[in-house]
Amino acid sequence: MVTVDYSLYLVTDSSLVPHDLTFLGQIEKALEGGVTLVQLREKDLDTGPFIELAYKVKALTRQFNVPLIINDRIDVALAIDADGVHIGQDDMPLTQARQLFGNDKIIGVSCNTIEEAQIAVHQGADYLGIGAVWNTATKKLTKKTLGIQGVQDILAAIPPIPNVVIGGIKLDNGKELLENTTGVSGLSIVSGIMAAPDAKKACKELLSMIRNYVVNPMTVQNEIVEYAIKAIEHIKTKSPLVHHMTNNVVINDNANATLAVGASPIMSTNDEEVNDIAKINGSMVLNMGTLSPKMAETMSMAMKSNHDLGHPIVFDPVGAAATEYRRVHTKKFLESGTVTVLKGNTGEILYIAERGGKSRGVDSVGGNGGEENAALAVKETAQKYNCIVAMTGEIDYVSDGHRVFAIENGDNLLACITGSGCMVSSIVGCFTAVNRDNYLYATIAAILLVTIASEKATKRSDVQGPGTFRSALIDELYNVSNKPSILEEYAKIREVKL
Ligand SMILES: Cc1ncc(COP(=O)(O)OP(=O)(O)O)c(N)n1
Ligand SMILES: Cc1ncsc1CCOP(=O)(O)O
Repeated sequence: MVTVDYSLYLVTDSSLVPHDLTFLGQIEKALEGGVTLVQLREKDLDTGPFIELAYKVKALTRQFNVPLIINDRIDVALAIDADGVHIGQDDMPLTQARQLFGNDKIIGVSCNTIEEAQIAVHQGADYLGIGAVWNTATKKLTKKTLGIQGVQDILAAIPPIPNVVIGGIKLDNGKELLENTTGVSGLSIVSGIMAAPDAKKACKELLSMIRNYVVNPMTVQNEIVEYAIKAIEHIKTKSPLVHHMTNNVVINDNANATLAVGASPIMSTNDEEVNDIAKINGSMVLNMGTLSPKMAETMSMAMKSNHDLGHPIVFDPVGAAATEYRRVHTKKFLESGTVTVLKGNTGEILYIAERGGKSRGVDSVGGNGGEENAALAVKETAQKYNCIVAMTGEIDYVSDGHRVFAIENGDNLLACITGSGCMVSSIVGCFTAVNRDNYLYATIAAILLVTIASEKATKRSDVQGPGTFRSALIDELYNVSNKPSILEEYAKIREVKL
């Protein structure tokens, strides 16, 4: 699904357009003024004319690269391949709409109460339309208006989710709303734009006010992608040594992945050369997958010598919860205070965060307990151990203890080969070795590279299943590293607001 900027969401109403202007002209002006999302809301059109109009609006929104949402009518949305549909409480149930529309499309749901919002979140809405906040002549309201406090009460009762507020919003009260709430993603406006004599000017004014309170998610994504592209170039030009002490299941793949991105692996577990390697090292990757007492001792030595020399240390607590031995060592390594990046799967990080992680052997079992639980797990653990924490899973979460990012890239085949998580740790090692100014972004960049390489690998005609995927993944790490601008096209990163 595309990353959506909900900041200024135009909901159309052809009946409100001033008589000297046209409906499509008004939408075009609004797009020129910067609306970030458009909903075609036609209450009285028959299906045929609705579809015809929708195609015309879609042609306009495409020119501005703005997603188009269809109000109420999933059939119309499907017919014109719109980006999403908006449904109210009396429309088709969300679960059915999702079945028809699929996971890649945007589904928004109107909510007027905490309970409606909680149900919509639970059922997987992509965004909420919260309202009406104030009275409006545009729609005959059948439910109470929320006021600013009502909006805040709903937002406080649900996990972070994209949302827009609607109903009677103009420039001044919109500002008051954004000043007095936290967690609003954008404002949804009908008459304030559709009836404006100069829709472009109206939108410009609205957007410049909104930008003081709401960050465009694309800005954040672009900033990180830009960092990632430069970070990849640094790896290739500096070719850092990345010392791995990893498990004997993945050692060859990790070494090849490290080479594929332009770094240089050394896979030694010999305690007699740890200190010498540290002197020429770029970063240290410690992976607990097949830990033995001897290796644990050598890892502790390596942590100390690399830490003393200021090298980043990436720790992968494989199977952290699985046995007493692993639990004790996970704690010991983390409490050494030397870890720069803790990278684990969902079960491992949730266990460390005491937020319900489960492992079967070294595999993560069960979900992440929802986005809020996942985001808090990485954030709190990062604060506790003063490091970056990355939790890989269906969605990857990364935090430095202040900000939390979600990365929604990656192909399902990653879960079908052994060591894909370990490979992420290796690549985090490569990135942090030569991108020491921002370990948070360097970690996100590494995850982005592996997950996007996985998406590209799956699409190849020579990939028939996990075996061919495994070697294609290494090919694509190499290919994407050689053409990092590909990240701009594929990256799906967003900041999670808690
Ligand atoms: C963004 C957004 N929020 C709320 C609504 C209202 O939807 P609904 O409750 O289905 O009412 P109608 O728009 O169908 O009259 C919306 N359309 N968009
Ligand atoms: C569609 C809708 N749903 C709740 S209020 C509303 C209309 C908002 O229109 P306006 O922005 O003109 O007040």
